Amino acid sequence: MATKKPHKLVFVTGNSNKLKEVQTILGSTVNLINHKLDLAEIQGTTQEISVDKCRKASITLNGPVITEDTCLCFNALKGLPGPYIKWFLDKLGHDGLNKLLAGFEDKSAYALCTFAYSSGPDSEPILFEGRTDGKIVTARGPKDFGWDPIFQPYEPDGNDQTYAEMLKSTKNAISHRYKALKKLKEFLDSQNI
Ligand SMILES: O=c1nc[nH]c2c1ncn2[C@H]1C[C@H](O)[C@@H](COP(=O)(O)OP(=O)(O)OP(=O)(O)O)O1
Ligand SMILES: [Mg+2]
Repeated sequence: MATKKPHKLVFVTGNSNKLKEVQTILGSTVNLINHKLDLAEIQGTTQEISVDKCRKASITLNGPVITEDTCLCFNALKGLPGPYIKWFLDKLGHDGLNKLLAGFEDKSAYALCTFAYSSGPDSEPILFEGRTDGKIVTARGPKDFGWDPIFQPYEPDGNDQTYAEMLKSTKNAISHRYKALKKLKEFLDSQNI
């Protein structure tokens, strides 16, 4: 039997850390091609933002694409900053994000990753979500990727490390991104894409 050709997938993102993780998680089963586009992101629910971002990418490149949107949601703040975490992180930093929760006992939070796949400019993007629960802590570990130093996931069982302190392989086995990507991969395989 002929071996299956690796999927060719265009991943539109301007974030090189995301790209690295996606490449590592997918491994050699997928031939990932990156396009860096600075797509304007609308306001709305995570789902609305994800669909809109993917549609814009697909129209711009006139072909099939995947995009990804990441939220960091504080339960005490009813899910905010959520999809707006990028701007909150830029302005407030790790310390400021911790201070947002100073008045609350509940420090729990979740990381939510939404991949969107569109087969072309005229088709409706399909979403794949992954969620990892944890809590917001004072920054610990390397500061090379976003809010990783202040998010301590509840997984693996009994974990006491932030995403930043973990081995990359540990993060990539339990992360919001891994869980969403697993669903996307299953879909692509089932469709022979
Ligand atoms: O695993 C992660 N660990 C820590 N931080 C993370 C992670 N994943 C995204 N992030 C940061 C990047 C950005 O500050 C915000 C999401 O915003 P988001 O719009 O999805 O990402 P982006 O604008 O950097 O790249 P893109 O071109 O794909 O939209 O959270
Ligand atoms: Mg973005």
